[in-house]
Amino acid sequence: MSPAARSSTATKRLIVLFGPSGAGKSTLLKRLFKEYPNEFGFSVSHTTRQPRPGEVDGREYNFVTRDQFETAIANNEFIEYAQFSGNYYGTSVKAVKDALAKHPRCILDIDMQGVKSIKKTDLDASYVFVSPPSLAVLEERLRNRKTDSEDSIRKRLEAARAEIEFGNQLGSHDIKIVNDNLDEAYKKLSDFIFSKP
Ligand SMILES: Nc1ncnc2c1ncn2[C@@H]1O[C@H](COP(=O)(O)OP(=O)(O)OP(=O)(O)O)[C@@H](O)[C@H]1O
Repeated sequence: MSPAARSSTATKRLIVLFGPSGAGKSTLLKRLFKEYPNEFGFSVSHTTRQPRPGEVDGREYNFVTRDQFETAIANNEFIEYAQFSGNYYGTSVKAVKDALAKHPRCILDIDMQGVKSIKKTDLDASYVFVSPPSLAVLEERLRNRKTDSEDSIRKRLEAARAEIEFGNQLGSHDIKIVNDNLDEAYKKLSDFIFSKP
């Protein structure tokens, strides 16, 4: 990308990281948030699960009823949503806008369906495709991570093909970062994010 194109996209404050499971998105973000603890806002997700002791509505989650959640789905208010253990969880467009209003920058870590739905909203974002060096390396990293069952790894690898194909399309991203060497990938990410004040 030319320096001019790079700086024009980097002025946008919403940064969207996507890429297959195991590409290294969480690893890169963890490092970024550690180095810049006050720079980034987080959108507060909606959930239908009950608050746990100490959780505050609007802080950990926006706690809503099933009816409220399903109405919001019908009104296209979510960038992405899913059900886990019988409860809905989702990221709303409004939650992202609220986070952006309070912080200089906001980062989302989502999948390609989420990317497609953000592109249909009026949110102005910079898209970062985090790619593994190869499918073989991705598989090795998922196995070494030791967080998933064999079945879950197989599903993640199946989904990875479509994520990678989507990410490699020119229009899908502003920058593609191949996460081979972690230090180099991290430098590319932080340079991209901070190339404009
Ligand atoms: N450059 C790298 N070199 C070697 N290992 C890496 C590199 N980047 C990440 N890893 C390791 O690969 C594994 C997958 O990384 P990570 O969990 O950050 O992926 P992810 O994209 O966030 O996945 P998910 O979408 O499932 O949350 C982790 O065990 C991490 O430590």
